[in-house]
Amino acid sequence: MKYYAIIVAGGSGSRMGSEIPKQFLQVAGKPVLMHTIEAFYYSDFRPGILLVLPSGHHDYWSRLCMQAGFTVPVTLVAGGEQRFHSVKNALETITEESVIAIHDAVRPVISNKIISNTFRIAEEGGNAIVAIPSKDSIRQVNADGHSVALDRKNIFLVQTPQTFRSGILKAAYTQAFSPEFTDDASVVEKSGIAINLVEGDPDNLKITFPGDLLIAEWLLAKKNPAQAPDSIISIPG
Ligand SMILES: Nc1ccn([C@@H]2O[C@H](COP(=O)(O)OP(=O)(O)OP(=O)(O)O)[C@@H](O)[C@H]2O)c(=O)n1
Ligand SMILES: C[C@](O)(CO)[C@H](O)COP(=O)(O)O
Repeated sequence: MKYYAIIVAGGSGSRMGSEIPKQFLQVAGKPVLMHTIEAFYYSDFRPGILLVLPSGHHDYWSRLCMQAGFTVPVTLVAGGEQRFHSVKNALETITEESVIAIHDAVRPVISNKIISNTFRIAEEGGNAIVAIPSKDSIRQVNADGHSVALDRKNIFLVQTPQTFRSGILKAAYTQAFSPEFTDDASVVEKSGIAINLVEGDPDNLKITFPGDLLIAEWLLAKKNPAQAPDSIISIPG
C-alpha cells in the first residue's frame, strides 16, 4: 500500500496577528513547518509528502527541502481559498489507491506513534481521526441565550492527522464547499461515512494565538533537546 501525508500550510494565520504566516515563524531553532515536515518524513510509514503552500512560497521551500537533504521528494501544491480547497488541490495530484493522512502544518508536535496509529487504523477501517477528551467542563448556548451543561465524557476535541483510505476521501471532496467543513472528518461524514476516533495527545497543539508559540517552543525543545536553542536551559520531564 502507498501512504501519503498532505501537510496543509496554505493559511494566512490571521488570529496570530503576525506579518509572516504562523507556519513560517521560527520555533525551537527552525520554522514551524519544517518541524512538521520532518515528523512525517522520518515517521515509520515513510509517506510521500504533499506540501500545500501559498504559491509565492514555493521556490523558497523547495530550496529549503533540498538543503534539508530529503531523499524522497516533497511535492509542492498551491494553497486554496479555504483549508477545504487546499486539501482538494493536493488530492487532485494523488491518482493511485493509497492511505492519506491530512495534517495541519501548525501542529508541529506530532509523534511517530500517532502518525503510525492513524495510518494502520485507517488502512483497516477506512478512516482514523485523532482526538482528545475535553479537560474543561462544556456548556452549549441555546437560541434563548441560556446555556446548558453537556456531559464531557461524550465530548472530544478533534486534532490532526485525519487519515483516510483514498477512495473515501477523494469521493467526499467532490462535494461543494460548505462553511460547516472545518476539518476533513466533517467532509467525509457528510458523504455518509461513520468517523472513527483514535487517541490523540494534548501536546499535539494547533498553533493559533501568540501564546501557543511559547508552548510549542517548550514542547519541541523537550522532544528534541539537542536542537533546542541556547535560551532553553533546563526542561523538566
Ligand atoms: N486556505 C487555507 C487555510 C488554512 N490552511 C491550513 O490549515 C491549517 C489549520 O488552519 P488554521 O489554524 O485556521 O490556519 P489559518 O487559516 O492560517 O489561521 P487563521 O484562521 O487564524 O487565519 C493551517 O496549517 C493552515 O495553514 C490551508 O492550508 N489553506
Ligand atoms: C482541522 C482542525 O485543526 C481540527 O481541529 C481544525 O478544525 C482547524 O480549524 P481552523 O478553524 O482552521 O483553526
